[in-house]
Amino acid sequence: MITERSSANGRGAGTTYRIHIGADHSGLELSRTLQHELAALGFDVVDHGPAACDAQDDYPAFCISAAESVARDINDNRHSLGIVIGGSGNGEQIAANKVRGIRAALVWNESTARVARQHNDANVIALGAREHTPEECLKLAVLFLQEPFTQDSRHKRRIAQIADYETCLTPLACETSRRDALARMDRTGE
Ligand SMILES: O=C[C@H](O)[C@H](O)[C@H](O)COP(=O)(O)O
Repeated sequence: MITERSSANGRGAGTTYRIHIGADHSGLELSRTLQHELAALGFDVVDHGPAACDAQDDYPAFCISAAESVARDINDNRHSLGIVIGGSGNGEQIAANKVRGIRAALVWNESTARVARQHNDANVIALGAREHTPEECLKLAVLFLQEPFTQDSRHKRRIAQIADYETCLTPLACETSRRDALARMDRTGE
């Protein structure tokens, strides 16, 4: 079973990760494969659709549903991450990033899978089912899910600036936040 302890993410121990997965028609087969494999690895997998393949379906609702559930879980202090899947992963990432509190990263190789957690503390990844084999995608997903955030202050500072902008929606607020963060670091030596 993959737990917080075994995933070594430093945010506690003994809690099974919940993984919310959403896709569209082009990602559905991969979504089903990942759901099966990740459940076998011990993750608590929640499917956000689609339920069946419809070549005319649209990715936003499925991806936003998955991302909203990740955000809700995180607000409830539940350990939760998300995977959104489409042909390229691009639109899916864009849709997920519209949800407040979500940091969705497009993952396309092993390095971007790891760094999405290390530097960005990403809570959702987007995968392009038309860009990789299912085996590659499983590897990328597991790398992401098991990688810890470094907790480095420079990364926390940048993530906080994004969160501030998300809350205030003004570049000025973002700049103010940056200055405040730098001043705070000067004071505390962080
Ligand atoms: O960014 C969007 C995704 O890659 C979609 O999965 C893709 O656009 C779907 O393409 P189509 O409707 O041609 O199957």
